[in-house]
Amino acid sequence: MGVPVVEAVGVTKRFGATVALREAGITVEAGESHALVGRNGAGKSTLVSLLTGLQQPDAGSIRFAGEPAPAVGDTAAWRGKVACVYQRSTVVPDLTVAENLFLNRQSVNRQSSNRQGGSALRPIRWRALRARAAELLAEYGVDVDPGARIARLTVEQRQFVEIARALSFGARFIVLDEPTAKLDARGIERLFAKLRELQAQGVAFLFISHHLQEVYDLCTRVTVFRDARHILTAPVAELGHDALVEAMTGESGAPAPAGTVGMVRAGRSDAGRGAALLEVDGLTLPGSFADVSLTVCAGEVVGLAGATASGCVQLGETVAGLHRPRGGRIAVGGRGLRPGDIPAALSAGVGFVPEDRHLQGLVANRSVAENATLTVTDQLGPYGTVLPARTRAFARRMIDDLDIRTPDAVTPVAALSGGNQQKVVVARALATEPRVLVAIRPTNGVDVKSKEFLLGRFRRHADEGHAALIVSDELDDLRGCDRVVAMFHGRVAAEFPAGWSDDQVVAAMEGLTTSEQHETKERSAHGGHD
Ligand SMILES: Nc1ncnc2c1ncn2[C@@H]1O[C@H](COP(=O)(O)OP(=O)(O)OP(=O)(O)O)[C@@H](O)[C@H]1O
Repeated sequence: MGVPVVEAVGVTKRFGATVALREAGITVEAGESHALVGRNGAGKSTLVSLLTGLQQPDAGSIRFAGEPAPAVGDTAAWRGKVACVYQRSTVVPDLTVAENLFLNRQSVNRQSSNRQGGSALRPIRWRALRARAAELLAEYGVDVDPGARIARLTVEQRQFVEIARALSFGARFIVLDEPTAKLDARGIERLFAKLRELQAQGVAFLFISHHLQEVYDLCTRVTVFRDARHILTAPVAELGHDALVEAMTGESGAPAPAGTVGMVRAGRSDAGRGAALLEVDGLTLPGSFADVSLTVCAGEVVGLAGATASGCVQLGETVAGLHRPRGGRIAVGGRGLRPGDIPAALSAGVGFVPEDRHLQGLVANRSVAENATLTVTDQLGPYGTVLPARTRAFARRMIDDLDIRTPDAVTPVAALSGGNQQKVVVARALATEPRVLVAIRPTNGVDVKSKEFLLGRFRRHADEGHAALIVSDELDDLRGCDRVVAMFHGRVAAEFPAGWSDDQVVAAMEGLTTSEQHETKERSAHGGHD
């Protein structure tokens, strides 16, 4: 192998009393897709912040192609070495693709697009800018209109624009931090195809994901971090799933592999179901879904599956009062719910885990305790007061209950790792002991072990006599459900009792089957799964 594109050696990083990285390191070769995995809080994002020049290590060294890393703050120099595509956009949503591609490059007349420069006073020539953007996108095979506003692009298109932007600055090393979190199955396929193509051209990737199957599908080598330390680096082909999970957790006896085909749950029989706690009847939200009906009973965990355009996320949000439907009815515990009213949904007993914890979930500079108890302030003191001691005690119970890794209850949530922030959002939704929990992609960013834990927690919630609706396109989230309702293009496409196979649910999410077809299949394959 030649000189690595990036090499971090003996890197240590502390945040106050927390040691986020302890003499850790990684080496990525040209044209390699290198996975970085580890449990929530293992130090992955911290390494990324050091490799992208956002923060400086307390000790250790970072080199790019054998050269020492640029000084922290020399943005232009870092841009030529590395870029990171985050789950959240780093491009400006109100600007066009072309404007974003050339942001901070004042002139497009210059020969080299790799350097920032030119006179700041030189007027921007829009037509030239758009033409140059079209050229650049074509160079990297990105099929996006340069005149389109970023806000109108899909997550996938936005990521392609960010990758093209990074490459145009000369970077040949790109960090992808959970890039598939907001993509559906087809989006992931297209992203991986593009990454493989770029990899063949010598571009190297550091790929961070909690979906271990993706690591096997895309990457050549994998590095495992645990508790701030480097544990191992190995070719993925030489490390089986159990060994990988064992390295991540430090425990032998790994959980069942994610993506296990045919894994089934016994399922709750109709006879064992309690009263209907959530009833959705003929619900319509123009542009998202139409005439959707479904019921979730006490004691049940129901999965609502669908790809990005299926409307399933909007349906969950409508139940939680985020959208006002045009027609139909929602009832909780037999009582009609006032549409489009978040406080009304909350007081009727709907607990909600939103899709985006950053936008809808957390107050970043407030403590874990304050965030986790936002929904239950009425229980924290007399006459509308909030007693800090009671807040902390309540929060401590939730921290234990959901296994949230935090130094203490008063730590700001911004100081928690992404997966642990997600657990705070779930804790907050469960704090009210809601009759109906609506959770949208609730295991987003959560590590394999914690995923099992959260899903088990939802089951316990149902077992305590409540109902849960899990909105997700991830089969791992759906496997433990009593029933799965699949949506396609705004309508219910099929419903599956426990015992479904991955292929059936995936086909229904892709619009390849209808309920009738499914029932026919069920009849012909009667007894095949139970
Ligand atoms: N700005 C910060 N202030 C204080 N502590 C921090 C800060 N950033 C990270 N930490 C701590 O450093 C440790 C490592 O966090 P990091 O975000 O790197 O984990 P991670 O492996 O990326 O986790 P996840 O999979 O949940 O995203 C955690 O204990 C976290 O709480």
